[in-house]
Amino acid sequence: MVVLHEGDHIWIEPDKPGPFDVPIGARVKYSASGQIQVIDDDGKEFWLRPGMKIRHMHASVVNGVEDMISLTDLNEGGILRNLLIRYNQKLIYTYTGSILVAVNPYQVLPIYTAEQIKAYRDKKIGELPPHIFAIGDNAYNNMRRYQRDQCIIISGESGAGKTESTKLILQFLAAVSGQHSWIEQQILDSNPIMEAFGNAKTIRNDNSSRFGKYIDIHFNAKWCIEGAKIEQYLLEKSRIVTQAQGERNYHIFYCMLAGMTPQERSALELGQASEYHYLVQGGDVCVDGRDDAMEYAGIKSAMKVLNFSDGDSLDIHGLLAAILHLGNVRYASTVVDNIDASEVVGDRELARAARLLGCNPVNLRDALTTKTIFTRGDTVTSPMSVDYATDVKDALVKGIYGRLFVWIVIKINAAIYKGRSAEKYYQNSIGVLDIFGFENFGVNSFEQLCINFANENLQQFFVRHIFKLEQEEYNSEGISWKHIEFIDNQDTLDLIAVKPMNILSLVDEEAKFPKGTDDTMLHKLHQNHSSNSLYLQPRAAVTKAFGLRHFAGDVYYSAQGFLDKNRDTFSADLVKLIQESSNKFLKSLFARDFAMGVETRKRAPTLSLQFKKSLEALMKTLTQCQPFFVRCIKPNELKKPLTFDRELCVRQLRYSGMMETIRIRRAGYPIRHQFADFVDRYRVLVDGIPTSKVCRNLREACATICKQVLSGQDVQLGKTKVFLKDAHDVFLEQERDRQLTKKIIVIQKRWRGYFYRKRYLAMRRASCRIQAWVRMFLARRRYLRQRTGFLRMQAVLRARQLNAAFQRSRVLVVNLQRYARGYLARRRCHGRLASVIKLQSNIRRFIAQKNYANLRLRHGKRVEAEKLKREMEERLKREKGSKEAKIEAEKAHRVSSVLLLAPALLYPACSLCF
Ligand SMILES: Nc1ncnc2c1ncn2[C@@H]1O[C@H](COP(=O)(O)OP(=O)(O)OP(=O)(O)O)[C@@H](O)[C@H]1O
Repeated sequence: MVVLHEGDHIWIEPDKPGPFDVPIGARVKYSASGQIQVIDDDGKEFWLRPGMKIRHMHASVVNGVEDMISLTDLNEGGILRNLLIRYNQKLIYTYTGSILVAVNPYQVLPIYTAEQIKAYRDKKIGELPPHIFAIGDNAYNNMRRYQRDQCIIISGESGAGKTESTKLILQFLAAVSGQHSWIEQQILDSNPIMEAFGNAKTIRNDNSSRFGKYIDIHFNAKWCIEGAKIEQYLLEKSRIVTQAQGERNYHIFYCMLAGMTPQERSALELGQASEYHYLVQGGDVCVDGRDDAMEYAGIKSAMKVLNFSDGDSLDIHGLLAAILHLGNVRYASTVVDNIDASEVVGDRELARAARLLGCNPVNLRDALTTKTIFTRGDTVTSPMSVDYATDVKDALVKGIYGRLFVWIVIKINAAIYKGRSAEKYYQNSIGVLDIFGFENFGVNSFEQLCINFANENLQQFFVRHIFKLEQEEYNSEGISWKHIEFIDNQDTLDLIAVKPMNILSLVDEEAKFPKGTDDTMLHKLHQNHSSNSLYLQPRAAVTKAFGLRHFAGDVYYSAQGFLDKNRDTFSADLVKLIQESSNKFLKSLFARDFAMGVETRKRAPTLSLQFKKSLEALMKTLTQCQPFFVRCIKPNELKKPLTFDRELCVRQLRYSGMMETIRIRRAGYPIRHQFADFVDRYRVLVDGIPTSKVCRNLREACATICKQVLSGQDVQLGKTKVFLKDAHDVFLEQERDRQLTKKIIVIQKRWRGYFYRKRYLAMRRASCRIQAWVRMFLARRRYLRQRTGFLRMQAVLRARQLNAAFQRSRVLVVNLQRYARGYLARRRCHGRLASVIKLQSNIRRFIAQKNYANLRLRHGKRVEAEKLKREMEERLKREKGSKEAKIEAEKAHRVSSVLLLAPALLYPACSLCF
């Protein structure tokens, strides 16, 4: 009998255990006189009844643990309760070793801030509370540490939070890569575009990814993001033409109609979302809490960032509008030559679609209502029934949208993928896989088979990585080990795609067979696999379906439309129609189809084969990487916060193999190192251990390290490797960090001493040199000043000497001038005397001549003589007067000239003399 007190925690076993019922935790609220009232984890209060199976809960798990490996109550109930307790405290992340379990909170939590990103940088798993950023950081650091590609596999049901987790990891990697460059922006912006074209509202998730994606982020030698590549898998095309109640078509249609301007809408002749058959089949065209117009603005700006030109955008919108118009094209049934036929009702939609597709409306109508058959060289055109015509129209629409989606991914890759060819371009990569979760609907079809096949592959990868390889390695390394049973889904994979006559190959074979129908396919499947326990026949023989026992539950697939979906072919009439189109963009989407020709197209690989191949390639890539696992758990189907559906969660935990995972992680040694690597990495922790190249006995060196650092701990040495638990790795790494930090500090001290000494000496040398230069400069300046002073002094002295000499010379010159003037004056006087003498001689000659004339007169005519004498006398008088005046003037002029010139002549002469 268990003795209980108030406040005790207990486990209560379920009364009538169903397949997903597990013990529930409870707290004793009241205990007196044998009556015990408890309140269970769901908040229900009740009295314990006799016969109820209860047991004590271990104290260490009462408040939940961060790493479920440390759970003492290791059972499904314990795991579930741990998640529940934490979920109620808004702690949505929990570890299982290095595997992260994330429970969708369905509410925005303040745990994804820039500070959080910073906090989780360079932290070992377990150092901080569990977080998706810790997984991103460990992948990043492992990539750097081991120089190996990493991958993060995010799995879970639809709506469990895979896409959100992917975005958070990308956000973290973009932040830690630390470049804040354009490429990071482009990678983050690829999300809204891909979500717009590939996500839709489903009953289970308002933003469900209807395709799988693997984003490979490339890092360069400096560990910064250098580019990325996106791989897409199997877009759900049926959604474009039909949606279940409560679901929508792809977001882009609603966003486009809500966000376009009236002019843009009228250019494409578009109206409101509620007017289009392809958009209203699910009921409501709006999603609570989603603003399609705002999303559209985001999509447009993201397209700009990713180099979509205005022309590209117009082309895309044109095709989307054409799809909507085609959806509104209606048929009426008619009979032509006694054959069921169809005719288009109302030409308006057809004409609009034809205009946007660049085809002739008549050709479009013919392609949508008649089919051409080639028989023995003849071409026969026959009408199609309404159902057939509707299928053809839907095939056209699905063909266009499917190819458009692939084109968009190629376009995004063109912007973000730089190619691996250039060696220096990228060093290693981290891939993030966000692939559709396991699906089991009311009616499942070909798409669900492919999706569940992909999930089986991922489960097998997980099982291989966590269980198979691990246990194989323990055996080969001779590790003492208790084998753990686990559910291996390899048999299901064999049934679906590996063994001869597997389901996919039979579906393929029937799709290629000209007379193959869904019924013949089903018959063959039943025939070949009815004895297989994993293959399920329908309960009623008339039901055209087959079932498979998947790791996550039994799923029945309806055979209807299986072959057509698998063929994924496009009728020759439609190919011809597009080939004749004037819409270049549309034609470019179908370029591969044109190149194939009719016969090759028939033999083209089926959708299942293509999908199988791309999955194989993905698995190969994943196998070459070091994987991290994130298991997303959906807590309820209502998309509500703080609501925990125990049964739903148990189912997810069980199918994901969480229980076995915890057991193997607890019992096993998930971390292993080659002896040489271990010695090189951790020899720093123990003195005297040489490097692996020099070390003679590596095993012994490893044993010494383990003994000294992890003494008494559960560590094992195999034949070539050391086997450790997650916690040991964390401890060793922390110790190594501590030791390295210590040693680094010594190196830093030495280095700084050396560096600063060197810098001091250099500074001293430099300062001496500066001093010398300054001193030289000052001395020079003083000297130059002194020299200038002396020169000035000399100049003044010389000036004074010259001045004195000049004064003396001046006196001399003045005297000389005086003498010269005297001389000249005297010479002038002499000149005047000479002219007077000349005048006198002239006068005397005249007088003599007069006397001679007088004498002649005395001898001649006396009277005439006398007259002549008078005239002569008078003339003489006149002449005398004028000549005297002239001579006087000439003399005066000469004297003045001499007086003026004399100083000018004498001064230079005197200067020269002195
Ligand atoms: N960490 C989270 N914080 C807040 N809300 C979240 C978180 N994770 C998921 N959600 C909510 O859950 C919804 C569904 O998540 P998400 O789309 O990531 O699921 P999924 O697993 O990718 O589904 P599908 O397989 O259908 O694509 C999101 O739209 C968001 O509202």
